[in-house]
Amino acid sequence: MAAKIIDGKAIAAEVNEETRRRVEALRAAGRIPGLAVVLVGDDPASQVYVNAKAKKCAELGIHSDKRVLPADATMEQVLELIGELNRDPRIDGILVQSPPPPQIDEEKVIAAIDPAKDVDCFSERNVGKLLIGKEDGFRPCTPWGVMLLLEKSGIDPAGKHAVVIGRSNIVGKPMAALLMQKAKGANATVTVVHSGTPDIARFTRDADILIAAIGKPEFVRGDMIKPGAAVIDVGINRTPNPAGGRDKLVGDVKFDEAVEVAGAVTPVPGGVGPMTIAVLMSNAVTACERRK
Ligand SMILES: NC(=O)C1=CN([C@@H]2O[C@H](COP(=O)(O)OP(=O)(O)OC[C@H]3O[C@@H](n4cnc5c(N)ncnc54)[C@H](OP(=O)(O)O)[C@@H]3O)[C@@H](O)[C@H]2O)C=CC1
Ligand SMILES: Nc1nc(=O)c2c([nH]1)NC[C@@H]1CN(c3ccc(C(=O)N[C@@H](CCC(=O)O)C(=O)O)cc3)C=[N+]21
Repeated sequence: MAAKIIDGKAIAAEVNEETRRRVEALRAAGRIPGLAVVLVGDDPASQVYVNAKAKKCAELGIHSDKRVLPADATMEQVLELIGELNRDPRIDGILVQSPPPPQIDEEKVIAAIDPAKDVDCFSERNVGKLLIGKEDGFRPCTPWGVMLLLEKSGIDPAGKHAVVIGRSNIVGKPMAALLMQKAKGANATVTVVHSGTPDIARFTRDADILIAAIGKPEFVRGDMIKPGAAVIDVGINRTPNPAGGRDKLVGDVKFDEAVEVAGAVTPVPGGVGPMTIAVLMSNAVTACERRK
């Protein structure tokens, strides 16, 4: 029995279509939503994401402003740029690609972003709102993208046991917060496991919904999955292509094995990745709508 493969690209296209309509309405009223993406350094993987975001902006009619600072940029330079973007009326959303080089204090940079422009939902204020369940902040891009994948695949977390592997501020923690929310489309019982958890499989085998966000290629094997479970693979790991050429992308889940056991599974690429960008675009438009 093979699992249903959740098509993240198709679901992201639906979300993007809705976003495109919202952009049209804003443009008809003389407003153009604008997103600034800040990249410090020249990490090739980060460049790929940043370019993908700029391309999607262009497709949807969002003004995009890509700002690249050298790998040896100082904190002063980064904060100066953030200040400029905070004041720029053409810019509704600001994203600083993570992780920055070591001399850059990411926490301080995030704190400098105007919370009304924090479309990543990384700032203390917006993370706080998320935890409280207030909806006037922003939706964390990757975790909200996962919630949409579940909803649009007909998987209701209510009353289910959801297990999140990983506790990062970007993915694991906000993911757990959303799944446990007392709200329609959520209301799961949530377990979070991480590098301090002995015998992770003991928990994952009981998961009706399993979210893998650890950054370890093919960490989740078939025997760690409950038969029929929904398995969402957030991981993006680049591995050298044995045939040469472009690096291969693999997730945190061993896909071939998961497909045999799970009820539904997301592929990498074409799963969570496109949803992250779709939610980011939607957040940028939301920021613009609020500023009207
Ligand atoms: N598809 C998408 O849109 C996105 C994909 N990603 C991908 O998702 C993955 C996770 O990203 P991110 O959360 O930022 O990564 P981080 O490295 O920030 O966090 C990884 C988490 O996994 C835990 N962990 C690491 N190794 C193990 C292990 N062997 N067993 C149990 N837990 C472990 C860590 O534990 P501890 O806290 O103890 O260190 C940490 O909590 C990466 O592959 C990343 O590229 C990320 C963002 C968006
Ligand atoms: N401030 C900040 N915000 C982020 O949202 C953020 C970040 N920093 N740093 C890095 C992670 C990672 N991330 C991805 C986005 C899209 C894909 C994506 O579209 N992936 C495609 C494949 C892309 C490819 O081929 O390389 C897919 O999975 O189908 C992946 C990963 C956002 N992140």
